[in-house]
Amino acid sequence: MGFLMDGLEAEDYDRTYNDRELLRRILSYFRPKFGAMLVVAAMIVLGSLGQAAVPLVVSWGVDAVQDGTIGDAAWLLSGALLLAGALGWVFNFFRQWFSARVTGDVVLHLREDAFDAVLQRDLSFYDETPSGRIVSRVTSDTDDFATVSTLTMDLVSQVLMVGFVTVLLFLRSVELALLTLLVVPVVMGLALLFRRLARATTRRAQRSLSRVNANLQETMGGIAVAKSFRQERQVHDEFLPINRQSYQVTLRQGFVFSAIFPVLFLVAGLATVALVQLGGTAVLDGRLSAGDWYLFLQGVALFWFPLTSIAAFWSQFQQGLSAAERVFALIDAPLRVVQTGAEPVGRLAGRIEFQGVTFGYDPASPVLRDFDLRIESGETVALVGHTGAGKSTLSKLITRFYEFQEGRLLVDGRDIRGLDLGDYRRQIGAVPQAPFLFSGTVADNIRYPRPDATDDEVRAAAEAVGGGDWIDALPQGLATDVGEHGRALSMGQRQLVALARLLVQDPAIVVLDEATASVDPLTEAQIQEGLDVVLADRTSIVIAHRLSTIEHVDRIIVLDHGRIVEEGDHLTLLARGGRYCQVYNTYFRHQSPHYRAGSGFVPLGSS
Ligand SMILES: Nc1ncnc2c1ncn2[C@@H]1O[C@H](COP(=O)(O)OP(=O)(O)OP(=O)(O)O)[C@@H](O)[C@H]1O
Repeated sequence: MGFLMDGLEAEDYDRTYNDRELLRRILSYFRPKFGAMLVVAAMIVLGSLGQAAVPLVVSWGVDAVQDGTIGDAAWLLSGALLLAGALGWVFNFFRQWFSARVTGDVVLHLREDAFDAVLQRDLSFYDETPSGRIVSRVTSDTDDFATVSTLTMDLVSQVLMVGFVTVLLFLRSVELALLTLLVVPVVMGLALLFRRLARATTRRAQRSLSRVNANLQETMGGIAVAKSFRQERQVHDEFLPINRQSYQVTLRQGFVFSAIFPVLFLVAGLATVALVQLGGTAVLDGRLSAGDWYLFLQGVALFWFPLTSIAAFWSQFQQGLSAAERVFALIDAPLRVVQTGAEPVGRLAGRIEFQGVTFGYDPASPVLRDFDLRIESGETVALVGHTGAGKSTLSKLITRFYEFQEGRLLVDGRDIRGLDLGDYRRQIGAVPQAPFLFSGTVADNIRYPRPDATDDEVRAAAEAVGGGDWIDALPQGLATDVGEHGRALSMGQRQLVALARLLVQDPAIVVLDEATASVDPLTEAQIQEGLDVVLADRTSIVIAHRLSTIEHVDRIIVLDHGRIVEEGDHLTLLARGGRYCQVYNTYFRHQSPHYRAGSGFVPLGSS
């Protein structure tokens, strides 16, 4: 059991809706389709009448044969049968057609809402939730929800049909009709019992599938790394238990679902036996006509099929409901980054102040405690420090990707929480270590922040970075296709595209995580020139990994365990021989053109 449940816990943002709330929510998606649903309802009523009419007409025929009055009526009855069957088919066709439209439209909107919700999430959400699980909610869960709507329409049609057949049976023999109905509570009781079980196993099956998706997604994302370290075996071994778990959970779900039908058919079979016995005796006694008896036996079949499928329907209905619940939980997941206002931002000067900021990814263990820092407008600041010191954390707070717990973060003297977030983010240019390029051409990617930028503006931005020589090295210049995630370009070229993209955006503040991957000296020089252009006249916070950067910035801030332990310019800090020197010796010294192994250590404690 332990293995079966591993990793199938709910996500943090999952919640349980009560049935009423869930229904209200689902109906809100169906309300705009009211007209089409009326057509479906009318078709359901007419179709069910048509279906119920067939055994009725046959029973008249049987009675007429028994009385010997069939004669010319045979043609009439055959015609009526044909008509009932044909009309039943036509009504059913329109019902299916319209209900497919309704379901399609509802799923379309639900999926759009889920996708919009995904786009709204804070970055913390993506850090915490494997992307495969999110994909699974937007795709397979919305599909499962679609089955609920199709099933609901089937259910309504079947309930109506049961209603018509019940009335018919009562009209023919109250005694036999009551006998038939006696079994209804037994079937319904079983169905309700089953409902609880089905919902739990279904939820587990959905979670296990999204676990498989998440694993696949991660494997695909990191396949190059896995291959280069020859870790295919390990990747395979990781996938096996997850896939097996999904198999086991689905098997268990299948077992639960398949258990219900034999039980229900057994109950139905017993009822039929009783009807054959009692009805047959009644016909022999002359209390019931042969036609009525036929109608009863047909009626039971017509009656039982919907009843058993209504019972089985609960399982799928539950599956759809828990899928809907999962999608709504995604849509309703509260944002962590919450603005207290939406003041228009305009062009920022770019002065940034952290005042007593406390922040922890887990609030119980803060990464920054009572943190103060002031960065002047137009200043270029390099953040350095050992891994885990808090450099990226600072940049995530400035970009407002994460919510801090205490203190204030001011931009141009204004509380960052009171600003219009969209406006603010337009003023921030964030460049990650490995710039992400979207499929399309180089020009498309440079134009990304401002789709209305003209070709000339795009070219000017590209040429401003590193003198533009890099464009000539691309096979089709700016029209070169970058491939998926920019794989057709070298790392250095991707960085140059990212810098040109930043120029098109023209932000007031740049937050740049320098690439650690080394590039050839020519590209390195082009990137350096590009940086000079891009960072000029903007406030820049650079998570520095290159010697040429730290040598030229206005101020270096040395971080350790979320605290500033030293600050100043490169030469002053080197001369001081303190914490900066440790960091320099570890990360930057070897980048010096004069570096030789074992040489060039800056002595510590010389101040
Ligand atoms: N998404 C996250 N969830 C939980 N903890 C995190 C998360 N990101 C970072 N941390 C933790 O916060 C601390 C600071 O991390 P941060 O990424 O800011 O360091 P850094 O100085 O940028 O390191 P590096 O140079 O390795 O990127 C570390 O202890 C890290 O483990």
